[in-house]
Amino acid sequence: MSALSGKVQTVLGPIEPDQLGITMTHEHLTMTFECCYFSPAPGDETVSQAPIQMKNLFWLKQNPYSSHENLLLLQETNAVREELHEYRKAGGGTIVENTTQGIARDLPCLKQLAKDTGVHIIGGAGYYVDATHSEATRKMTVEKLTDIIISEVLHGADGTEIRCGVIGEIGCSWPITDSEKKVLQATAHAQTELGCPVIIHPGRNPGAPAEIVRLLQEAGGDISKTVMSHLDRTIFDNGELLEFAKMGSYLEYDLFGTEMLNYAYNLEVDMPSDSQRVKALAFLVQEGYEDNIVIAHDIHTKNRLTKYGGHGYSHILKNIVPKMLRRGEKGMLVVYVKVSTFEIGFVRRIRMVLVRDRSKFTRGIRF
Ligand SMILES: CCC(=O)NCCS(=O)(=O)O
Repeated sequence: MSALSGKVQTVLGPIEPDQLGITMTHEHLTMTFECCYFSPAPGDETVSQAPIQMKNLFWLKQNPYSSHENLLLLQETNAVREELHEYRKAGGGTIVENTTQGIARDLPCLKQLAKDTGVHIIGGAGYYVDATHSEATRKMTVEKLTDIIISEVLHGADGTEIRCGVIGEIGCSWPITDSEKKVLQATAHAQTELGCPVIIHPGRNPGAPAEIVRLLQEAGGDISKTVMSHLDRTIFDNGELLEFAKMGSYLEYDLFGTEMLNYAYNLEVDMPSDSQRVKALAFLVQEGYEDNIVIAHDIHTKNRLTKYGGHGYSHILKNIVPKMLRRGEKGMLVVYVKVSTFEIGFVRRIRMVLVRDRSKFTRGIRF
């Protein structure tokens, strides 16, 4: 049995699961999203190139991917540090930092942030979407990719001794490319060896999550320890959602705080509001999937930081959970953010539990 079995591996070393506290399962603290720059609409070129300023904040909220400056979260470590202090004050304990190879993962920065703030930070192994794969990565065999992912968890990543505690976010486009398929196979093989969790970024098509789960299953992956991210912008039909939920992965609604009229990467998508996200979760709970739900903000651009008028890393704790609790008082649903059992480096059951029977839980949010 691995020495890590039953522990969670943070950037400062292994800890016991009961030390985690409230955990956001999908955030970024330092990264670049330049891979996904989206040209501005005609007429918006000037605002797109302007520095971030008050009068442009609404435009940025609607067009976050059309400003180069906005994509450079890695320039905001001081602001992120302040936010992590706030996150602790708001009751937060841990952040799973999903930045993988291709979007400027910076484990030394994560280690320093963990030391400075006391927030437990878990780093992510593996590769983001094909558009960020190097030629060398594209040429690698599945075996080589597997070895690299395993090494990032067991020995350290990016030339450091800082170890990742989860595999992901593993990036997939739609349709899934050949290079991404190899990375998915390697992910499943590494998971089999390590017993750790996997976090997936699916392409923007309702069929993408199920296709990815099938590929992972064929390669021997453990779907019960796999998180499917970004469901809030991917599956909209309740019937399709239930079909996917039956496959057994964690169901992640991780874009809390993101509200926009036109979602640049897929104009067919109506990005939900936070209220609609809460309703989607209530539906999943009603259908018996409360143990599979995980939530987060997936902050990956500057405009979502409080420094730029954004919601920050404490939005769920400060605004979303109280809303759910208020709805609970009206006889609807009560929400608890609850952390229970973990396995090596993973959050086997970091979960947000929505329960109907309020009498079972009298102290509000608790662990
Ligand atoms: C790196 C952060 C990330 O991939 N976030 C998801 C953005 S979106 O696909 O939901 O637009």
